[in-house]
Amino acid sequence: MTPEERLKLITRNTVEIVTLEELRSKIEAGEKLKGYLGFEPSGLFHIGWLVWANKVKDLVDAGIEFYLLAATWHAWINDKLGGDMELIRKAARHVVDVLEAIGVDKAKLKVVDAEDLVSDKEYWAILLRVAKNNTLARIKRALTIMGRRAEEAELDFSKLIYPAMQVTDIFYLDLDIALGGLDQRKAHMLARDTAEKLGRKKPIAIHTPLLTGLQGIGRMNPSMVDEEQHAVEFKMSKSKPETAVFVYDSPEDIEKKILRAYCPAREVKFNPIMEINKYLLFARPGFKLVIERPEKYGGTIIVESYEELEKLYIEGRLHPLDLKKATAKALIEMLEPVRRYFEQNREARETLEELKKAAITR
Ligand SMILES: Nc1ncnc2c1ncn2[C@@H]1O[C@H](COP(=O)(O)OP(=O)(O)OP(=O)(O)O)[C@@H](O)[C@H]1O
Ligand SMILES: N[C@@H](Cc1ccc(O)cc1)C(=O)O
Repeated sequence: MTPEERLKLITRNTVEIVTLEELRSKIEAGEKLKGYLGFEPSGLFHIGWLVWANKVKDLVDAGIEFYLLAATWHAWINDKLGGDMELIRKAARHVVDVLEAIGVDKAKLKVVDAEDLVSDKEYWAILLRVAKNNTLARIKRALTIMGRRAEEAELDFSKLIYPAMQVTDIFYLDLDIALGGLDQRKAHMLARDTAEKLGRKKPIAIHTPLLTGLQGIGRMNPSMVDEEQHAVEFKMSKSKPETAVFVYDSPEDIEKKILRAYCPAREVKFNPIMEINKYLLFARPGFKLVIERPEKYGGTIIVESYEELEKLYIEGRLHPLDLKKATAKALIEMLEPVRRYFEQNREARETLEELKKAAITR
């Protein structure tokens, strides 16, 4: 791959790179780069997570040495899975299974557990230096990276340590690239600013878009919803299963969920069905959306690009129900390999069943 091709692969389907110039210069200089993504292993894998999972695949394919951090202690701080560490570890293994199911080369992923980091005393020395160089106000503002508002740390001091841990993870692993959804920006900016103060490597942040939950934004006016409110209240989230399509949902469930989803006519902003098309379906080169309609409603059409779909929808030339039916069909097809993977892998299936049970009983 030429440097230009690598850069194209790394940057496609992202919403923000901080900064592109830094990335370009490292790629052009042929530097060996280390990247990571951290996730809270806390349950089932929804299609919002596929947005970053596809990016992990791109980065691995572009030759980035890639770390996947199972943020087990972070999930524990964030009250996930009732604080049951055994289950949290299982949830971490499950994420690796899904990545394998979508075609990420497992041999090229370096999976690390937060446990491995915190058991080294050097980790805590870095954490104290991070804390020493930041104000309480800045740390509080960063709490949205764990899907919480600042007030939520009032009764639980460990929550205030979380943002400093996330920054410490980046320094401890000595990373060049930090990948995450857009809601992780505050952690990455904190890491970049703190890196300057501590004379450490300043990570390049790569952000992927956040998929809105199936419930949409209700009666809110889309232009009144800011990024932060979207990240905390409206994004698809495994803590709110009714907002999510899970990657191993049956075709019937996928169809039912999509048909029930929020999908206002002519509106594309925060419309989860349009976003599924933009961030997942059309994100794959060569994808075409086949919309089957009776002749009296305009007949079958084949949409070749997301831009074309958006134009049709905004102009009212595509009815939400037709869009939903076509999207459900395409999504069912896209997720077929994942369903097959779980059918064929007993161990992966058993872990999944256990997590499903835990999700229901908690
Ligand atoms: N709806 C979404 N669309 C795209 N990316 C997402 C979405 N939700 C979370 N992410 C990304 O997934 C990674 C892990 O996030 P996180 O563990 O907070 O997921 P979550 O589903 O919101 O979980 P929880 O419901 O437990 O808070 C982060 O990089 C985050 O930006
Ligand atoms: N804050 C991330 C999880 C995470 C934890 C630690 C990290 O180093 C990175 C990411 C989330 O909620 O999804």
